[in-house]
Parts: sequence; C-alpha cells; structure tokens
Amino acid sequence: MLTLHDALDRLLAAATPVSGVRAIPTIACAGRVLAQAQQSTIAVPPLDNSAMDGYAFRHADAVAAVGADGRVTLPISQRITAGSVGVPLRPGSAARIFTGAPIPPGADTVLMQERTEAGADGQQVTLLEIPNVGSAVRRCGEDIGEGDTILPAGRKLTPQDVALAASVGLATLPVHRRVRVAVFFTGDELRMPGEPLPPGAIYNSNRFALVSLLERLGCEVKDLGQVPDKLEATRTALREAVQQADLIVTSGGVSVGEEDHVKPAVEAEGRLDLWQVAIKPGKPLALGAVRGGDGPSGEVPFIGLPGNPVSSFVTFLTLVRPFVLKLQGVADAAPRSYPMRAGFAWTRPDPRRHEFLRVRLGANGELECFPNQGSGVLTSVAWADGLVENPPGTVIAPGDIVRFLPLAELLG
Ligand SMILES: Nc1nc2c(c(=O)[nH]1)N[C@H]1C(S)=C(S)[C@@H](COP(=O)(O)OP(=O)(O)OC[C@H]3O[C@@H](n4cnc5c(N)ncnc54)[C@H](O)[C@@H]3O)O[C@H]1N2
Ligand code: MOO
Repeated sequence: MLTLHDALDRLLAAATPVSGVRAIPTIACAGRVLAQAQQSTIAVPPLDNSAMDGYAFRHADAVAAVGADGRVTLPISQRITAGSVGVPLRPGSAARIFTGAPIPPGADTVLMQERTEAGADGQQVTLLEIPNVGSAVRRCGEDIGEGDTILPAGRKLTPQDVALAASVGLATLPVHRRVRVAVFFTGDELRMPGEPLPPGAIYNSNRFALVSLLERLGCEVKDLGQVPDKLEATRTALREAVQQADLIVTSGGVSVGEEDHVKPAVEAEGRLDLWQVAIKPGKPLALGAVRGGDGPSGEVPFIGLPGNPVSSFVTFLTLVRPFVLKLQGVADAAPRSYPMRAGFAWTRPDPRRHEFLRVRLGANGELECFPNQGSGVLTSVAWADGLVENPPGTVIAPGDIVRFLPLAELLG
C-alpha cells in the first residue's frame, strides 16, 4: 500500500500544467487561474480623501480658533464633492466635504457632520469637538502603493481578487485556459434518476458528484454518461474521451472484481497502474494514460476512482483535486487543515490507513462525527461540513485535538 503522501507525489509527477494563456475581461475572471503576477500602476486611494461626510480643516487652525466660550467656529470656504478636486484651503477656514472627496491641500483632519453645527446661513460651521489630527482621512496609497504586486501568478481568483484587480484599473487579466475533463461511468447496475429501478439496480450518484465537483473546480466537463459494461464499448468511450480532454476520470471497477472492463480497456488504449492507497475510504485507485489527445505527450492521463460513493468523493478531494489544480496552473494546491477539538470518540481506528471521517462543526465549537461512516453512505457527506484526517491507528477521545479539513475550502 502507498501512503497518501507518496500516492500524491507520484500522481502529481504525472500532471503537467496545460499550456495556453489568454486575456479575458476581469469581470469574467472569478474561478480562473492567473497566469502572471499583476502589479498596480496607481496608488489606491489615488489621493488623500475623506472617510466621512463632514468638514475638512487644518487641525492647528481649529485649536487656534477655540473661543472664550470654548466653541470652535470656522468659516466655510469651499464645498468638495466626490469626483471633484477642491482648491488649496484658505487658512483658518473649513471645507464642506463628502465621503470619498479629495482632502484639499492645507487640510489635514475631517470631523463628521453629526459632530458639528452648521451656521443658519451656511457660511460657517461650529465643531463640537476637535478630533485627533488626521482623523477621518484615508491616506493616498494606504491600501495599495504604486508598483505593488497585488496578485501572484498561479492564484485561483476569488470574487475579492477580481474586485482588487478592478480597483487598480485592470480591464483584463491573463488566465490559463480551462482544463477539460472527460468523465464516464460503467456498471450495468447503474440507472439515471428518472428511470425505474429494477431489482439489483442503483442510481448513478457518482456521475452527479463528479460532474458537479469538476464544475466547481472550474473545469470544462465532457460528460459521456453511462457506458455499457463491455470491453469494446469501454474502449470506444476512452477513444471518444481522449478527444479534447486534458484528463479522463471514471468511477468504479478499480478493485479486484472480474466483472468490469475499465482496467482491460485502459490497458488496450494506453497503460494502467493499479494502486492501493492507505486511505479510508478509497483504497483502490487506478492511474494511467490513454493514447491520443491534442497535447504534446501524445497521451491523456487517466484516473479511475473507486465506485463506492463516499470513496469516490474522498479520493476526488484528496487526489484528483490536487491533480486538477496542478493542470490548471495553481501554485499552492495543498489543502489547509485546522486543529479542532473533537466532541466524539473514535475507538477502533484503521491500523494501517489514514481515515477521513465525515464530521460537522457543532454549536459548542467541537466536531461531531456522523454515526455511520460506511463508504456507501452518501448521507454522511451531504451532512458533513468537513473531514477529520485521522492518522493510522489513532484513537480519538472527546476533547482531543484533531485535523479538520473544511469542505468549503476543498470544493473550489
Ligand atoms: N475482495 C475485495 N473486494 C473489495 C475490495 C478489496 O480490496 N477486495 N475493496 C473494496 C473497496 S475499499 C472499494 S472502495 C470497492 C471499490 O470497488 P470498485 O471501484 O471496483 O467499484 P465497483 O465494484 O464497481 O462498485 C463498488 C460499489 O460502488 C457502487 N457504484 C459504482 N459506481 C457507482 C456510481 N456511478 N454511482 C453510485 N454507486 C456506484 C457499486 O454499485 C458498488 O456498490 O471495492 C471493495 N471491494
Ligand atoms: O476504501 Mo473502500 O473506499 O472503503 O470502500
């Protein structure tokens, strides 16, 4: 058996990032992978500006204007709205100013209007307090300096990243082309939802899981659907899958059973290695390649996942996802895990395999464990909001610290 770590290393050695970079409108870039680091050619904010609707003045002028009655009244010398620039502040005066409007030269402080009283004629303002110098002023470049790198190459862009790029005026971004993944499913027991379910049949839930997982990762999915469990039909499916695909993924038929034709079909159309990975669920895995495709190597990688629904889900997240991220050009593909307190006991761990337990974060901040951890129990993954990665032979007692992998981070 291979450790997860070794399996991942070997798998990633077979993943070559796809070539092809193009500039696309920034608004369409969320979920895409940035091909080159981006620098800002401007400072953000571009000028000192007001954080409040209020009055801008020079702090020293306000201090000097404190009257015998303790009140501070300044004449209003100009009005500056967002989108306009004022003129240098007349010494000893205040500028009426609005949120986002540039601070006029000579002013250094803003007081929000709720802390002021405007004169009846609108010609002067009384400050009800003198704030600290610099109050309510957003400094030029306090967010981004001119020339700063705002986004590194290899980053899968979030909605926040896209907004950041837009904030420095980038109308397009260079991104890697989408990774194309072909999927198909074998197993004469499989039926599609909407079809009747004869005795011995089950619904093809893995098709829905894999297609959705790949789409969430930003792949272009070529879903070839169900293929009859015959050698020729499976070979034909592989020859079709290899056209315009960067990766082929199937589920089922990778363990020791004799009834399945995925293994001999891949061997006939290319090459195949069968692995036993020391994880639970998800021990059997097939890695190979199918001849053909439009890439320089003349073949397309093939990954065969185990058929059990939870096994295929977990092996997708632990092995296929890093593979896809590498094809996409993502720089940092390692999933993040967090130390969390277990609120459950796990008394009979697998002695040799790394377990991935379906857990949920409880209201008390401790993790709860789904009672049935069987590899066919899809309810457990729908219920869970994360996985606990439990090393071989590790007993968990309530209160122990465990490694938690949030599903929300693994699905993008
Ligand atoms: N003698 C042994 N038997 C098994 C071993 C073993 O080491 N020795 N390993 C077990 C483990 S662990 C797993 S995981 C499974 C993997 O089996 P396969 O990948 O060959 O998958 P199948 O036999 O085709 O199916 C297993 C199970 O999953 C259901 N299935 C298959 N495809 C789908 C689908 N698209 N949607 C929903 N469910 C699917 C299938 O009906 C079976 O119930 O092997 C163990 N056996
Ligand atoms: O490793 Mo298998 O995936 O448990 O059922």
